[in-house]
Amino acid sequence: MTDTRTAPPQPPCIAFIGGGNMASALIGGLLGRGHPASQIEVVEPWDSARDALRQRFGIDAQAHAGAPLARAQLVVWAVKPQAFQDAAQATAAQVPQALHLSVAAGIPTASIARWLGSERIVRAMPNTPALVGKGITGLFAARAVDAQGRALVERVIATTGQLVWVDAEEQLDAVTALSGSGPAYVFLFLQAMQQAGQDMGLSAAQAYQLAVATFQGAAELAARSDEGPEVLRQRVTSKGGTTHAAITHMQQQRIPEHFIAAMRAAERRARELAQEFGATP
Ligand SMILES: NC(=O)c1ccc[n+]([C@@H]2O[C@H](COP(=O)([O-])OP(=O)(O)OC[C@H]3O[C@@H](n4cnc5c(N)ncnc54)[C@H](O)[C@@H]3O)[C@@H](O)[C@H]2O)c1
Ligand code: PRO
Repeated sequence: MTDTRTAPPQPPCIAFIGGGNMASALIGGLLGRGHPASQIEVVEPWDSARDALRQRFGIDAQAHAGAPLARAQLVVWAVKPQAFQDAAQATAAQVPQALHLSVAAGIPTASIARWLGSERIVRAMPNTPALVGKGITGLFAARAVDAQGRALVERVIATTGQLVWVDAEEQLDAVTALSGSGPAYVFLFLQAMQQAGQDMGLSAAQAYQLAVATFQGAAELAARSDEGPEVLRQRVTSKGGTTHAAITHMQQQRIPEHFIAAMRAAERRARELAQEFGATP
């Protein structure tokens, strides 16, 4: 009797160029969803970072781009913007057929296409809550990327949380300023709330627990509510009460306006990164 069973299709091989924070978040997400470690390649020049990948994920990263990359269907560029061009030039010849996914802030698809000699590029702007599966990523696909390519990228990114496609590449600078850098704004607020709590007589641990749970709870309430933040805020704000005192002070100090200006500075910096590290031939 002949065996008519066929082996299930092998998941695609995904190569990571750079094995730091963002690569680790994605690799952790992929492995957690059952993607086999044998279908992941990593290029990471630092010994200590390679050791960390081996210990954490059982993955043997390569120090240099080499022949094993040829089997990659997707190459994830997870290097700092300033390292991208050199990394691309060292790697391009090994991955002529692959789809490319860049998480580097600011570097435009036009520069990446020039460095790699391929137009099949998706840019992503993730954020660090990806490390705990609670990230959100903005995505932009160049015209040469087909539906199958988008679906592959979605499968990878969805392991780290939510995703949002944008239609215009410039919108990724706004995503960077909002959700890419956003966790840092939240951590700054957490520090300030913890400090205020301590100043008012709580222990550091108590104040931090109260602050973190308040962010978690308020964010969850906003996510589940049909009402917008203005209404949710009013519900907390009794007439003549404590919240009113705090919000009035913040408005008098023009904190919302300053906050918006700070985010515009992040957006400007994303554009500058494109000039500084993406403009070279
Ligand atoms: N950390 C964030 O919050 C965040 C959010 C969104 C996007 N990003 C983007 O993700 C990218 C990576 O950031 P990260 O926080 O993971 O940085 P990271 O420093 O943790 O990781 C980058 C890794 O790239 C390696 N590397 C350097 N040169 C290389 C080369 N030529 N070839 C291969 N690997 C090389 C480094 O050794 C390092 O381990 C950046 O471009 C950043 O803009 C970061
Ligand atoms: N971290 C990167 C930066 O600060 C990009 C968004 C978050 O440039």
